[in-house]
Amino acid sequence: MTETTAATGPSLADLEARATARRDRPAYGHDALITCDRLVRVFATDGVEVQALQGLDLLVRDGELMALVGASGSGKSTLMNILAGLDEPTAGAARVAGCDLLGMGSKERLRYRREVVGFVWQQTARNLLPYLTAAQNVALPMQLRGRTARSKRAKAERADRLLQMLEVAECRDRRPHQMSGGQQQRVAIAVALANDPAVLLADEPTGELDSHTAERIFAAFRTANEELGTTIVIVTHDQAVASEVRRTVAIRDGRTSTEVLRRTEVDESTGQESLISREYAMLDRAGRLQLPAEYTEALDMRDRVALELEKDHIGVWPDERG
Ligand SMILES: Nc1ncnc2c1ncn2[C@@H]1O[C@H](COP(=O)(O)OP(=O)(O)OP(=O)(O)O)[C@@H](O)[C@H]1O
Repeated sequence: MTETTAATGPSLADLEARATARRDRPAYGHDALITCDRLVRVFATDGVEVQALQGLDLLVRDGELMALVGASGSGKSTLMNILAGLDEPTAGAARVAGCDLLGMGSKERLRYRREVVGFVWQQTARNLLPYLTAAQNVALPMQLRGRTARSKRAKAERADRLLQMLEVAECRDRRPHQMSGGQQQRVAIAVALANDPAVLLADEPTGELDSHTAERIFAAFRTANEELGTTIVIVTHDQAVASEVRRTVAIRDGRTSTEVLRRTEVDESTGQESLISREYAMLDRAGRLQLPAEYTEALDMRDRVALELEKDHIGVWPDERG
């Protein structure tokens, strides 16, 4: 790295200009639908503290369909429970569709859960009421919402349309025990979409299903995303599901660590489509970057590295003095 010495400090005018630029800079995540800003969640049980989230940053744009992956205990469910409005972070900020998840009162929280987010859980039984038919299960959130102009008939029609869109129209008058696990999950997606939420959250929605059924559930999420424009975040262990989406974010030790983006490229000469996927490391706002362990271990990098700024990249070198 080049060594520099500061001969003269910045002038007062420079400092003022810098302060103005900082003040006028848009806030972190100002144009995102979901913003998690240094989220921390600490659980304390029997005097032992567990830091489930350790300053997690995540931005999700309107209309995205993305997957969250990570080892068991990395903090995925903790994050989903916060985004679902079921739990509160210990510190940090979380906003979804303009709602501040930290400052909500109980009434606001209830409205948030009914109107702004929809969720689908892994356990099929948790998603549906056993004594209601599929159509009644889908109509229920609309009835609970109350104060809308939708008539009873309009609600029933919307329920039918959603069941049709998710290819479970034949289950309309069946109760959950008369449906397969896959059908139950597709009805659950219809229930979650009933009030046209801005965001649909799904925690391991295919966890209890075989791979063929899981594929169909995933197709149902894609339909919801494409036809209704709903932003969807799916937590999954299923590599097949994770590789179907354009963006997969990995969580490690309560923080977002890497991200894989996929795009389709068309070869101009042959017209053949190919899927290009690339893995990125997260760079936080303080400029911190986590290098993959396999990279640092391969070059025996520890404690300290040397950096070099090049025209189009930054070089990272082992500390030769070390
Ligand atoms: N209510 C709780 N009380 C105490 N500790 C908790 C609680 N909920 C989660 N934890 C702990 O927080 C950490 C993160 O848990 P979390 O359930 O978010 O992980 P996960 O990534 O969803 O795991 P899995 O894939 O196994 O569901 C774990 O160490 C877990 O034991």
